[in-house]
Amino acid sequence: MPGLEPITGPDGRTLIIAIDHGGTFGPMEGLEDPLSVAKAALESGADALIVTLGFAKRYHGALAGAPLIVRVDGGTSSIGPDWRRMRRLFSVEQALEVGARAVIAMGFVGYEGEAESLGQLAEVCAESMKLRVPLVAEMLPAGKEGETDPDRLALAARIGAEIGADLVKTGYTGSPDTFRKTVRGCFVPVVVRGGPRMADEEQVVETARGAVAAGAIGVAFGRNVWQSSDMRAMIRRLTQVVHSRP
Ligand SMILES: O=C(CO)COP(=O)(O)O
Repeated sequence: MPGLEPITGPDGRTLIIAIDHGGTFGPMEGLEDPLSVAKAALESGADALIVTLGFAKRYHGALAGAPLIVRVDGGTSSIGPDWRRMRRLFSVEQALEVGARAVIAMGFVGYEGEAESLGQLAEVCAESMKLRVPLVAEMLPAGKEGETDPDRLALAARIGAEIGADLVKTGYTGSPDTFRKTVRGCFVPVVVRGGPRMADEEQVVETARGAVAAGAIGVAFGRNVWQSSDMRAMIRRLTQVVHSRP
């Protein structure tokens, strides 16, 4: 099993900044220029970046040696019938050609297309095992309630581990007490995703603190970082939270 060292700090914890949104949602506010966001994130202490293959193809030279987690699925848009019906776009080998240190794919749980989604994830897992590349599975349970429901998040995270992920990325329940079930029930490390911009920036930091307190090895945040009032300051704060020992 490949270790997570390429995308974590020496303490095994990780602050991942996600900048792959353009592949589905276009040039979102704050991410119009993903290269400058990538540079700012790395300069401010991020441990890894989630990017599209197209971004890595274009910029991995400019970001020489950066810890890139390359997304290998997609193919849907925010104006299509359902952006969640993603399919596999790239092989793990192609991701390696553009500098990937790890790969990421979605696992949608509880949707009509769940068998396709989880089947694709398993195929990515098989390739990543052969090439010894860590696989991050982004496990998202269905429905609005799926974003925070402890049972649904625990279910989705566990399925990600069972399919062979080396790291599971999933939503947060809202408190360490309710999130512990997800971490304990998932036999591989977990990171928490951020979701849409929160009303209060303190809540962003609190989410990271709670995730780590519940046993997550860190967070993978996008919008709540590059749409915050001061991206670099937010990343520095999150770095401290993720890498400080309780
Ligand atoms: O990681 C993500 C997309 O890959 C999600 O990022 P946010 O939900 O934190 O914006």
